[in-house]
Amino acid sequence: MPPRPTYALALAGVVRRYSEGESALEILRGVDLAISQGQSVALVAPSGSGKSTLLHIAGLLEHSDEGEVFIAGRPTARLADAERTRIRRQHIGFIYQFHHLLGEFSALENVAMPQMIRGLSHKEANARAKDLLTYLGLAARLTHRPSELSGGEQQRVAIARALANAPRLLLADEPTGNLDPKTSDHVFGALTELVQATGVAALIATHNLELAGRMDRRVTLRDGKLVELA
Ligand SMILES: Nc1ncnc2c1ncn2[C@@H]1O[C@H](COP(=O)(O)OP(=O)(O)OP(=O)(O)O)[C@@H](O)[C@H]1O
Repeated sequence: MPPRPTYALALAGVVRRYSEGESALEILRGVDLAISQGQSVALVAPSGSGKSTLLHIAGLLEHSDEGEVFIAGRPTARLADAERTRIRRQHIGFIYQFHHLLGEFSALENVAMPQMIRGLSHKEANARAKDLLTYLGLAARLTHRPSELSGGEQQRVAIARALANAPRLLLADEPTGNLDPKTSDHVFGALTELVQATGVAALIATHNLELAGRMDRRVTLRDGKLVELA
């Protein structure tokens, strides 16, 4: 028998309910998904269909009510919160619609910080942060604070920060949703290039079908289940 592939992310039978008064609203009704290392997947689904919920569960920020989430082959549902946090820090990078950078720190510091939290020296963390920011065209913006950067630049710093710890899995929730079409296109181009260059697995929620077309696969949520699109 061939060896079972180890997916960067695998979801099996994921169910999530929210209580609504007396009744329960079932948002995810048995979601299955497997993403290999190096593969990029766009999640294109209507507002309110459960995209953010799914990303939070995949990123171990939220628990599912049923089902299992495997990160790099390891089941996580029954792990203690401290261990889930450790796995998240080690293996997962996040990009949100709004950059969530720390306002009092420079671009370089924002990208270096997660690496120092993981134990890298100041020098190593700064060197990697500088490389990533330079790759993203921000070599002349290293010492700028977020408020001194444009929206597209802020989002590129957020991309660098998400990839700073060389995660296996990148999760992004409308990463260009806050940008004008031209900047969005530019930032998305930088993101897809880095996804390819680093070999990270990526699950990216977007409303933009053209941008989704540049990913390896496209999936949607239909009646709480994940469906593969052409
Ligand atoms: N904590 C919560 N308690 C109750 N209901 C919730 C909670 N979080 C989300 N929901 C509901 O679950 C549904 C899915 O929400 P979610 O944010 O995952 O959708 P989405 O597809 O990301 O939407 P959008 O594209 O608008 O961001 C929505 O109807 C929302 O109101």
